[in-house]
Amino acid sequence: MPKKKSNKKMLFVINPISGDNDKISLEKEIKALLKPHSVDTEFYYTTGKNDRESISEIIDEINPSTVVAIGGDGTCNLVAQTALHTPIKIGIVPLGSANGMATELNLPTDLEESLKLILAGKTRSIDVLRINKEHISLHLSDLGFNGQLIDVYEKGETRGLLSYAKSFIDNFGNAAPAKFEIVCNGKNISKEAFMVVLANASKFGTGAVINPLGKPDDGYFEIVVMRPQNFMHFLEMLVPFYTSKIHTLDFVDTYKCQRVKIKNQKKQSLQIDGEKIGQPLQVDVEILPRSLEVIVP
Ligand SMILES: Nc1ncnc2c1ncn2[C@@H]1O[C@H](COP(=O)(O)OP(=O)(O)OP(=O)(O)O)[C@@H](O)[C@H]1O
Repeated sequence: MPKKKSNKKMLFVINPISGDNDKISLEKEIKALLKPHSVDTEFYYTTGKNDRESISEIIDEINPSTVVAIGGDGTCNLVAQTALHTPIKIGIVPLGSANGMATELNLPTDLEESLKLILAGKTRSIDVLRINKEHISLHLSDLGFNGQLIDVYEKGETRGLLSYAKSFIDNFGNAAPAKFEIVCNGKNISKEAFMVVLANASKFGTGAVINPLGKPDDGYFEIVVMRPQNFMHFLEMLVPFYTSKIHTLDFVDTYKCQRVKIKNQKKQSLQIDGEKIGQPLQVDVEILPRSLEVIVP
């Protein structure tokens, strides 16, 4: 029989390898900062294998009111899988490489500030994307060039934004557009594109706004079809990325949807919230409106 839920029982899920930062003393620091608040704490360190099952087992056993993801977007996604459609509050301490979801939600990066916010416990119910029935996406996922980059980045020996930027420069020359057949809101769209973004959110962790129309709690997501055709187009994107105008460019198409089917004629790399998934020939996406409670400022 599950134990009664306590308001102050928190499970901290720590990814020891995320970002480029040392987390050795983190557990001690968290315990010290939370001591005056009499919070019951439990810690789980991810291994990269069967973490979802292990976290779900701990949740069943201790019934926490809050589960805190300490890591990057992959760790947030992992924790979200265990709390979808439940009243469990998700806290985020952004200690990943890009921290896209934390940037989207304006979360602090400092541990003490993060814990203050988590103790305050104010939540926002956000939408989540269900992809091919087996994955979820909270932030930004895509098919095409970025997925290829993440492939290369994950095979590298270092993490962090600098390593990602290096993968971009090394692979940019090999980027080629592919044909995508998209069915969005019952409409058929056929495009040659460099990448197709499935966007629940608006911006990458770097602050570059890929989807100015995006709000993670509006009951919709956007498909952003990027069709730059030459090097000048890439240069033309730089300023609009940082002035929230990317959707106004002729070679960027944005569609607001609740359900989408994408078929690629050639295999394209799919990445979900920064994690490489594979090269599916078809991607089905649907929105799960307001299915996750995330702690926000
Ligand atoms: N102990 C571990 N050893 C190796 N890999 C791990 C371990 N724990 C988690 N992982 C892997 O870490 C990845 C998730 O990392 P996460 O996204 O949180 O950080 P990041 O990639 O540095 O940040 P961001 O996604 O914000 O760029 C997953 O692929 C997961 O399998």
